[in-house]
Amino acid sequence: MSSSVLPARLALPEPSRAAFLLDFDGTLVDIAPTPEGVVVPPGLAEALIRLRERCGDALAIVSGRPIAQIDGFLPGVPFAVAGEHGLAIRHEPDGEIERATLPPLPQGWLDRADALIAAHPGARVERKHSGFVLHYRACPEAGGALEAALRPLVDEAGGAFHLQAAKMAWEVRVSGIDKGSAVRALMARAPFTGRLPVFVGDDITDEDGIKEARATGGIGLRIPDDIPDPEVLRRWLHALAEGSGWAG
Ligand SMILES: O=P(O)(O)OC[C@H]1O[C@H](O[C@H]2O[C@H](CO)[C@@H](O)[C@H](O)[C@H]2O)[C@H](O)[C@@H](O)[C@@H]1O
Repeated sequence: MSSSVLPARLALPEPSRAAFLLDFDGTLVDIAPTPEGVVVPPGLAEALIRLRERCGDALAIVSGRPIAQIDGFLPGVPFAVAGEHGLAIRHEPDGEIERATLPPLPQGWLDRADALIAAHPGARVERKHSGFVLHYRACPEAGGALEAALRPLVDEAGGAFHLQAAKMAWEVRVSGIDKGSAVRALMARAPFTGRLPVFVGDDITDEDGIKEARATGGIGLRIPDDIPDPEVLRRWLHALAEGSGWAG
């Protein structure tokens, strides 16, 4: 698929009506061997800033990562950021980070996570405010065993937490808040409100954001179903930032 096919098929709202809500890993940037090994390609930040300007600031990143990490990779780029799948939201640059009230992680779960990665060399734990991720990209054969160990743990917690399949990772997450609720929260405030969301993601966690965007008359796109890969998405975003590829 060429980069020109993608926008031609879409009834993209004009810039004054569009709000871009973009996932980070596997969407804006290519997947890397480790979470900190991600490379932001040259020119991406500048293109996103130009796109944000063209859309009256209505550009947000909606990520599973903590907001601080998005700030590290894309400093000063998005107007708003939702982190940790919507558990933390900053609605404007330099604004306060709003955090949902979260249940404490049950005692012993982090020790269990440490024991699991010790038992599976190459696996690693990524701690988040409200849960953790077990990454097994360096030991793919451990994926099944990690799931088998984690699932009973979250099942015993009575629904407060759930196990999320991610890319070569299992994430223990708080239930009830997701990228769909993040899209709703972002779209309820200026400069997003009154616009149509254009959400782009690549992973299972992005399905909530995609559904929410579509349900509210916007556009939800998933890599690779709708866009082959992050490189094609970046080319499209560059074109939109420069003013080409818009409908009409
Ligand atoms: O919602 P996203 O912005 O797409 O973040 C999803 C998760 O991304 C990171 O993990 C994934 O990307 C890593 C870097 O490419 C990769 O090494 C790992 O295997 C992937 O699972 C991040 O570490 C997680 O916290 C995010 O939830």
